[in-house]
Amino acid sequence: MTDMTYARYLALDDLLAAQHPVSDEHDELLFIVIHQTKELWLKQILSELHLAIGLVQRDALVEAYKSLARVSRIQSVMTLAWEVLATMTPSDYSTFRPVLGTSSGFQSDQFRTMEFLLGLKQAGHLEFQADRPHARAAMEQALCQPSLWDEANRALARAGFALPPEALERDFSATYEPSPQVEAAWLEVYRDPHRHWDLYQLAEKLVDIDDALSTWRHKHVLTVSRIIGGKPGTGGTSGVPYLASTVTKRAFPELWSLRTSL
Ligand code: HEM
Ligand SMILES: N[C@@H](CC(=O)c1ccccc1NC=O)C(=O)O
Repeated sequence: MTDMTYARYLALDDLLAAQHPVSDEHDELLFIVIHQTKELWLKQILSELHLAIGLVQRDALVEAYKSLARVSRIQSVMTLAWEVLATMTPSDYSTFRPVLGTSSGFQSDQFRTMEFLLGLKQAGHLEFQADRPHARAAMEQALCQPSLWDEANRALARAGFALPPEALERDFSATYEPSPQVEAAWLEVYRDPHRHWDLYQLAEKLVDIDDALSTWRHKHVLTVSRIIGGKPGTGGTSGVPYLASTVTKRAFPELWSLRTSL
């Protein structure tokens, strides 16, 4: 048996051989490293979300907190990464932007899978994975299974709260529609946290994740505006106006709307 070494354990030769700038521009390496790092963090986030969904399903809420707290901390690190990218000026970026063609973060299957697992379902995003069957299969699985929000609502129902049947059994691949009854049930939890402490803590962990995702989206649009101004995106959207429209998306909408009534 060969002795384990640092480089073998971390598969460093594979990892460090996977950066292939297409241009000779100095900043292209940074662009690749930032995106690869983000995909690694997304891989970890997906692993935590799968674990947390299973735990919530089994009413092991306290055990789920650890994974959920880890997700929001990883999101904070991803948000901080914008600081590094913002050192790239518009002229630096425009030297190699043409090599990107029509590729875009819009096509990130792990980002969409994260959205799906949280509860932001949009089947249309599967189409970008036509050439990657394994990625498409994982996305499709996440699209069709109950999301973290679906499972949180089911746990709430098992704890005795009255939830409409359509909030518990639905076509999980369809876009989630916020429900006044779901909001009313979580409002009860928030009005008397000490009686429903575990559900209350779960809800606040979910708000942390929604908050961090929106903060990440905000820094994305700000950085994009700083780097490409009003140019359209390589992925075919309007660019900044499109990204700005995503900042108000919420995976757990009722946890935000109920706050008006507290
Ligand atoms: C120079 C840097 C960047 C620019 C100019 C930029 C620009 C854009 C634009 C314009 C879009 C909209 C889709 C399109 O038309 O292309 C987009 C989407 C996206 N980008 Fe970036 N981006 C940059 C860096 C990043 C980085 C570093 C990440 C991840 C860490 C990222 C992740 C994403 C994701 C996940 C989407 C899809 C967002 C959604 O639809 O909600 N981007 N980007
Ligand atoms: N959408 C970006 C291009 C871009 O950012 C990108 C291209 C390839 C791989 C990752 C990317 N990052 C996020 O959108 C642009 O319009 O310049």
